[in-house]
Amino acid sequence: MKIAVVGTGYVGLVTGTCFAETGNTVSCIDIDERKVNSLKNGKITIYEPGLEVIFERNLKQGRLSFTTDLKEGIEGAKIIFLALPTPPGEDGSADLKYVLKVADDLGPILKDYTVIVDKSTVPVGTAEKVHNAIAANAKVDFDVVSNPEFLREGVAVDDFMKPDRVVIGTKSEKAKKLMETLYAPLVRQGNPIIFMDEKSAELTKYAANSFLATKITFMNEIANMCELLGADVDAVRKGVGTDTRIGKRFLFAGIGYGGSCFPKDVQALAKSAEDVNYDFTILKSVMAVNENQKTKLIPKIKEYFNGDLSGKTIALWGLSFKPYTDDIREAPALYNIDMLTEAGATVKAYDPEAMDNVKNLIGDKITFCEDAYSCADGADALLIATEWPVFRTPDFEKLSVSLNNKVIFDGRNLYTLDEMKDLGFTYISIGRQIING
Ligand SMILES: NC(=O)c1ccc[n+]([C@@H]2O[C@H](COP(=O)([O-])OP(=O)(O)OC[C@H]3O[C@@H](n4cnc5c(N)ncnc54)[C@H](O)[C@@H]3O)[C@@H](O)[C@H]2O)c1
Ligand SMILES: O=c1ccn([C@@H]2O[C@H](COP(=O)(O)OP(=O)(O)O[C@H]3O[C@H](CO)[C@@H](O)[C@H](O)[C@H]3O)[C@@H](O)[C@H]2O)c(=O)[nH]1
Repeated sequence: MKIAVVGTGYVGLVTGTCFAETGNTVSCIDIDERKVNSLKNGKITIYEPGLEVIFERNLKQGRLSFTTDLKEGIEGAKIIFLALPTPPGEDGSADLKYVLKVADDLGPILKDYTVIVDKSTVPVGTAEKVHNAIAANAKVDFDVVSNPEFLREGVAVDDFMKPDRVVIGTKSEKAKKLMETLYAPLVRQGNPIIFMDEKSAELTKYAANSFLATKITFMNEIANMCELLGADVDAVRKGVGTDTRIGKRFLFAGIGYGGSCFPKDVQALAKSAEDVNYDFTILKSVMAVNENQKTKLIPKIKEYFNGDLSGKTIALWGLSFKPYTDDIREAPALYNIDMLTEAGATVKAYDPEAMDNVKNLIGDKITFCEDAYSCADGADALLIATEWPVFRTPDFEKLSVSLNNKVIFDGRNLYTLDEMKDLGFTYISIGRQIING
């Protein structure tokens, strides 16, 4: 089947590449000429494990193509995916200008019956708005379907190719059949396609992200209680996570959730609630707790240095919002950089993938290092913001020699308290006892 994907950012590129891999002909359209040229020339524009190899294969075999021309791109496509940005507007609601602009543009150029799919995360009622925008100028029959995307960055290919479930919101039998055919290779292993109406599908996406953000935040609050009561959040996590009603995943306490989705989607759902005069109290707390959690270690760093960070150098391990991605959108590391530099500290940082993105954003506000040890070299303390595997089992002897003080502030609880005690480090982590070296 020929399909088109409008928007070749994170979701668009993964969607297009994976559907090409299952044998479809996929045309990807983006207004960013630089991105399109790079992709046309075989140079992938995001770092995502496992994506490059299938991108190259499908590009070479002619199943994947890129263009900036919407009309050319959608020619012959039976299904058109909209994988466009929905950033927060000034009031926190999802800004639909990108989605509705493309909907406006599509109306006059549709030639045959087409299914238009909202893959972007969009508020309840958007499918109807997209429908109306297209209908204003369309001369052919079409359906608008909501098909939210649940992929996680860093494991996006697996999440896409082996989805826990596919949610499809439509009341049209014709659209349902086409979507079923397209997704058949991905749901063969028994993971279901769940059909529902458009509004419920749109809300499912916000409910899933907000629930996960709440789950993490709840554990961050438990961690804060652990610190006050002398308990250990990792033990508590194991204790509660083994209850299958709760589950083991997304219970890791740390310096807050970040990324391009949780912060903006929780905010957008809270705004949707406000719009219908519903007081969604939990979400407001989740946002407030996460805001504090991101820089939770800063007062502790200040306290260690008797309240004065001027002239101090802090080594920062990890810049991306989570491991296996170069994405720095809403990364807790960035908030820590701001607070440390405002307090007069110098920051040296190392990240396996995200340094270029941070350099482009903040220039020479901090120093970028070649590796984890040169980053620690001559620093007065180490702060860990992202749990990249390379930080999990460092050479502690080397680290002791590199750092001016044997002190680690760990925002991701990478090390056991026993090993830190044995090694003689001062170790301050999240929701656990402080080890004084
Ligand atoms: N990133 C994720 O992990 C993820 C996962 C699930 C859902 N989502 C949702 O998917 C949507 C897209 O997210 P993303 O991270 O891929 O965004 P992105 O910003 O990485 O990519 C969006 C792309 O759309 C392009 N674009 C903008 N206007 C256009 C137009 N008129 N025509 C063609 N292209 C246009 C931009 O140039 C950009 O390349 C958002 O709603 C997001 O919430 C994201
Ligand atoms: O136990 C945990 C799990 C995650 N996080 C943090 O939560 C954030 C988000 O992590 P994750 O969900 O793995 O990354 P995303 O790629 O942002 O994926 C989320 O957002 C996507 C965009 O909507 C959805 O498609 C995915 O299903 C949803 O998991 C990151 O900052 C993590 O560090 C924790 O602090 N503790």
